[in-house]
Amino acid sequence: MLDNIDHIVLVLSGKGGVGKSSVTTQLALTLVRLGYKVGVLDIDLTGPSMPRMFGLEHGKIHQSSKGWVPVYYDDSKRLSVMSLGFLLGDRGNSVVWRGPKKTAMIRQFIKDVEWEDLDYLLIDTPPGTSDEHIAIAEELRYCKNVDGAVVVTTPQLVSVNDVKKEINFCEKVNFKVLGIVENMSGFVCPHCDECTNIFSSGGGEALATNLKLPFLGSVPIDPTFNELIEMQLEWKDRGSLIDQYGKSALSTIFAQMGEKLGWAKLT
Ligand SMILES: Nc1ncnc2c1ncn2[C@@H]1O[C@H](COP(=O)(O)OP(=O)(O)OP(=O)(O)O)[C@@H](O)[C@H]1O
Ligand code: SF4
Repeated sequence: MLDNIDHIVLVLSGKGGVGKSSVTTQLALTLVRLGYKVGVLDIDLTGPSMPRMFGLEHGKIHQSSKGWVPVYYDDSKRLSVMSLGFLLGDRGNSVVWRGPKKTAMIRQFIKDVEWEDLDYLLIDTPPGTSDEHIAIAEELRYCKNVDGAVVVTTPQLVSVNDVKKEINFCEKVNFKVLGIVENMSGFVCPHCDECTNIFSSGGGEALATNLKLPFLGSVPIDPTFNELIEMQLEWKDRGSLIDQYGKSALSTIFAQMGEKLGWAKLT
């Protein structure tokens, strides 16, 4: 099922709540804005957030003769999403599964989702290195189209240290680390544009330099992102999330990240 995908990119973080799903969402929006056809696979089984991120909470997975059909963002089919969240229904539901059941679900996600021809598939993973990570690494072991992993951290030392473990994991399972993103790097005042480093900043960049890995960029805490996500359905008459995101300062930061990842605008 993954043969008709040109590039597979995983998004990892050593710790929960550092903004991995927000980064995955913005990387997907950036790729779509560049003209690519993108799929997002959410394998964060205990906290699937992709349906909410794309305003697709009422999306339904359909069965075809070949497998599960992902939920399309709109009729253009340039963005498709697969998440356990669609199968759970109610936003408040979460699953408490043991390892083998999680592993089986991930195998099904890899083998049974009928993606259309995609330029990129982004995989949003749970935090840390869990059963889900081991399962996905096994499933992707022989896939030639895996570019590697983007690792997300926040500037705090504890988060940066967790990233080191994540990078060790990537080395063990042969995922190339495409780069490190430092999220929540300072707060930009919406009134005066002054950037205040609430936490110490620069940890992600220092770690990247230290480990000789590419540093993809710093993303400030920006309430605009949450507003866009929360209000996207109400604001649909002003344009899609893709268009609205394109007007935000965050989109410029992620466009630069895309350049560092070698993503060029399609003509
Ligand atoms: N740069 C940012 N500016 C403002 N809010 C942000 C930023 N990054 C993340 N957030 C917010 O922080 C919260 C946690 O982010 P997110 O869900 O992306 O983290 P995560 O690492 O995927 O979490 P989990 O461990 O649950 O998978 C969300 O409400 C998100 O909107
Ligand atoms: S100048 Fe300082 S206090 Fe005033 S709005 Fe900006 S960050 Fe807040």
